[in-house]
Amino acid sequence: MKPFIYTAQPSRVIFGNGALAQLSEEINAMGAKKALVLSTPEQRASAQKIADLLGSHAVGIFDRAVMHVPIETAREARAVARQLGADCAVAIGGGSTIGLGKAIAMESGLPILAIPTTYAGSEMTPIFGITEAGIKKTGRDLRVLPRTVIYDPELSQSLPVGLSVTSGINAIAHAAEGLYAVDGNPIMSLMAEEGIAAISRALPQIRQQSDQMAARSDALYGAWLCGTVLGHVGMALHHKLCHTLGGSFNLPHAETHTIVLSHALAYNAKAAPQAMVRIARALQVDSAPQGIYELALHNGAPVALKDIGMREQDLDKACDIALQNQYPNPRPLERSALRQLLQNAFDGAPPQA
Ligand SMILES: NC(=O)c1ccc[n+]([C@@H]2O[C@H](COP(=O)([O-])OP(=O)(O)OC[C@H]3O[C@@H](n4cnc5c(N)ncnc54)[C@H](O)[C@@H]3O)[C@@H](O)[C@H]2O)c1
Ligand SMILES: O=C(O)CCC(=O)CC(=O)O
Repeated sequence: MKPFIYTAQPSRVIFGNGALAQLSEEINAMGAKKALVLSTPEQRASAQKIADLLGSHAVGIFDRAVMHVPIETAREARAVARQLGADCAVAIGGGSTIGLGKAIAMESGLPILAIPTTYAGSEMTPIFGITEAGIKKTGRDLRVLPRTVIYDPELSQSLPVGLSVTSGINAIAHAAEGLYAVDGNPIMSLMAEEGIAAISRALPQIRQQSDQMAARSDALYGAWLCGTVLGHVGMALHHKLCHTLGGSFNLPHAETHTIVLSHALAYNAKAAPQAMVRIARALQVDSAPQGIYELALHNGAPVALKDIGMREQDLDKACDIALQNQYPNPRPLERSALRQLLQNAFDGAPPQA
């Protein structure tokens, strides 16, 4: 076995159907008494439910979370937290809402209790992202790692099927890149393989019947594992491409991950053969890149960047940006191969090694 370093990150996870009932107990355990509840506008009703559960321990609701945490929204939410004297943030929703909680925590150190309702995985990471003047900056800071996470599969039943599939593949992407991470370790690899297996078996069942609790539970369990991998080890080419396409071309987050992943894996396949074996084993297929492509295709997810708002004339620029400030990657980045990768992803072609 190769030498490795593993640093565990402190977060408390409560998992199970009906786990939300433990919310007040968990807020008490954090020593908090004045929670600011965060959500997107679309999930205002869920935020209200959280505030009702907390009773006098909720001091307000901020329901303006949006994707990629614009600095203006972060400033507004920070000001509301200060004015209300909040001593913790409760974020109910996906990566956008949890990201807003992180923006508050970064400045104030307020602890976050996260209640994830998608599979994006932000709740398990010390990664923050803030967008200022059209540029998204990300970084790692343990102050933003949610102190407590309540995973209640019942809350993900309302996640539309399309977003469930793309969000699930977004989670798989964390695990897949974790398997060839430059700072990977055997514990994260175990979690990565188990996470990919749990999500890939859940997605077809969710597509068939979106409120199937066993599948929702499997998917959320997989999201926890994959998010943990994202939080502990560095990501590579796939995440760099998605950050480029999302940050500079405003493409939707989960869909972009879904389309790019098979191509990024094909690019890295020869340089990371052990990772490919483990991804394929988890997916129960022969080829990891093809298996991811088919997981998306057979579950109704988009497979072409041209179908989610990318313009063909921007592919050269995307390639240039992706070559700047490179993330460590098993295979060195070669411009012509990367440009071809982007073309294949744009066209929706099957992945090519
Ligand atoms: N920092 C990190 O570690 C990290 C990790 C992953 C993603 N992210 C960030 O998170 C954002 C994307 O997060 P996301 O993909 O979870 O999407 P999201 O949080 O933007 O949610 C997408 C939409 O789905 C709605 N929604 C969420 N859960 C729902 C449910 N159960 N039922 C009905 N509607 C629901 C939301 O209100 C929103 O309208 C991006 O900005 C991405 O960069 C950060
Ligand atoms: O955009 C961020 O906040 C970082 C997200 C990240 O690295 C995971 C992802 O792209 O899904």
